[in-house]
Amino acid sequence: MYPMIKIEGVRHAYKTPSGPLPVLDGLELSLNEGGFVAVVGPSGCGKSTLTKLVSGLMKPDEGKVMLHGEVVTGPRNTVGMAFQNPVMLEWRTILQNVMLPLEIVPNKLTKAEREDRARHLLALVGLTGFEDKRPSELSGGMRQRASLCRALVHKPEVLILDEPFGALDAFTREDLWQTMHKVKENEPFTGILITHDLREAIFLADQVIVLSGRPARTQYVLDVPDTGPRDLDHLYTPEAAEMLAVLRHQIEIAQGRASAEEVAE
Ligand SMILES: Nc1ncnc2c1ncn2[C@@H]1O[C@H](COP(=O)(O)OP(=O)(O)OP(=O)(O)O)[C@@H](O)[C@H]1O
Repeated sequence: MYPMIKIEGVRHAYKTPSGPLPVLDGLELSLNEGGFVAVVGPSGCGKSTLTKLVSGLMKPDEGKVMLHGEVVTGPRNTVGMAFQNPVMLEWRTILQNVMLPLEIVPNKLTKAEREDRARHLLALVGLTGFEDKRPSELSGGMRQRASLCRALVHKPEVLILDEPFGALDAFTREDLWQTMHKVKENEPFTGILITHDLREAIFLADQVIVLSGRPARTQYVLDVPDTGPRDLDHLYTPEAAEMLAVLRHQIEIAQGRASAEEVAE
């Protein structure tokens, strides 16, 4: 069986007026269906570029990006995306914003079925009663919940989350982490999460990939043990502290502030 996402030997440089800017240099990733990987690394190392390659918005100079064994050659509507600043259409209600992908991606649902699906997702993230509000009437955390629903409404094969909780306060962020677990239980997806938050990475993902500094390669892979349902208290266990320490060291290496030998000591 093919992995859901497979990235092999990907190299990419942006063309800039001052010459090529190498961004990815030997990226490897393999993720089975239902897996959830978090990608961390120094600022500007190429994390968002990776998401553009997976969604087919860009093609790599070298190497392959495959979904279910099929090489990605162009934009895919089987990928759902949510970003740090969700762009919502102010002239549409929250329900209408969530239904938007179903108007774009071909599907056989009737209008009533589309609406049911959107309402079901909004209920799952705790937004029942806000369906008819406009985006500006919602808090940042609520907009992010709605954006998650919009990213999932067409049942994408892959969900890409590019720092979706980065702009939220700590309490709202932790609330949303718990919502994410609930969503994944009810609406299974294969996910890539880009984040700067190591606690978020180990709380949500089952694998954390550390990218090196630019041009990025896969520097380190941490498997987060499956210990059953996770709650926030998990983040304060000795096992979590150890994982966070390992990841912090790896980030320091990626930033050029520690050597691999120092870490091995
Ligand atoms: N279209 C583009 N043309 C030229 N350079 C680009 C382009 N897009 C991104 N870059 C540059 O490529 C590098 C990697 O960008 P990318 O957005 O993938 O990094 P990132 O790891 O997601 O960054 P951050 O952690 O700050 O969000 C950066 O130096 C960025 O300035």
